[in-house]
Amino acid sequence: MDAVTTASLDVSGLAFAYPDGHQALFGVDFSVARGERVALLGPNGAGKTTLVLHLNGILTGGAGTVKVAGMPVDKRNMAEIRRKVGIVFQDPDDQLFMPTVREDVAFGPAAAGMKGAELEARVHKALGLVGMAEYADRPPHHLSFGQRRRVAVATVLAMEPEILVLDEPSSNLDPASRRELADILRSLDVTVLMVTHDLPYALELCPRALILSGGVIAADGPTGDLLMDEDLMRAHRLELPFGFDPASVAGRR
Ligand SMILES: Nc1ncnc2c1ncn2[C@@H]1O[C@H](COP(=O)(O)OP(=O)(O)OP(=O)(O)O)[C@@H](O)[C@H]1O
Repeated sequence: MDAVTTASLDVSGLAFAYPDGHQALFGVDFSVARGERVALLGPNGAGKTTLVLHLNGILTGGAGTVKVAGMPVDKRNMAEIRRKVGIVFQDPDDQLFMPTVREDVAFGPAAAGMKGAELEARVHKALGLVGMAEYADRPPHHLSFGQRRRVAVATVLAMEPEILVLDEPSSNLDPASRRELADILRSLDVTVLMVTHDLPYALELCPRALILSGGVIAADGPTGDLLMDEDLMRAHRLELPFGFDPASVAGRR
């Protein structure tokens, strides 16, 4: 297959039931082109986390396929898949556990065998991308929540992933930190899939959105069009913040 036309992410017929029998995904199909930024929207319990956990093989065993840069997510190539799919979890403290920021960002590449000047350059680059280079020697627990989230993004970027998956990246950020993170995400040359309940943030950052509802993709299209479709929004329990007009943002991204 031509590497230029290979999708970053291709999900086909993905269905999954938890061991207790609860069926969370009922046949999910979508694909994300290299360099796209896509929001994954949907009400509580829609299956968003279940879907994300399939992207790097934390959950497996259901029906259908997930391919990352053309490579199927399965047990044989899990190490490579985990390198290609960088997931930034909602709580940065789930991702930061070393004595210093530098060691946290170095952890993944070092585990993959990188060392010396190459490792140092990789860490410096990742921290630079999120504007945290000067914090390299600080203990993560001395940083603010917003700074820790940026470092968590850097730990993932240090692996130079094919696709960056973010779970609620704007949660608990003050307005300035929220905007700064948006600027960082917009500046990255990477495919982004962003799970969020923050619909203005989705609109600001992602030209395209998917609505996952009841374990199926209920809509896939330009984020502004989806957010302006009142019937669609109501049907999937999605609500815009009071006074927010998506028409005022769509088209001026
Ligand atoms: N470990 C589990 N065992 C059984 N059912 C589960 C498990 N984890 C999630 N579920 C169920 O699967 C469905 C999808 O859950 P999931 O967490 O994927 O939804 P979500 O869209 O991420 O929701 P939220 O927006 O609330 O985070 C829900 O009905 C949930 O109760």
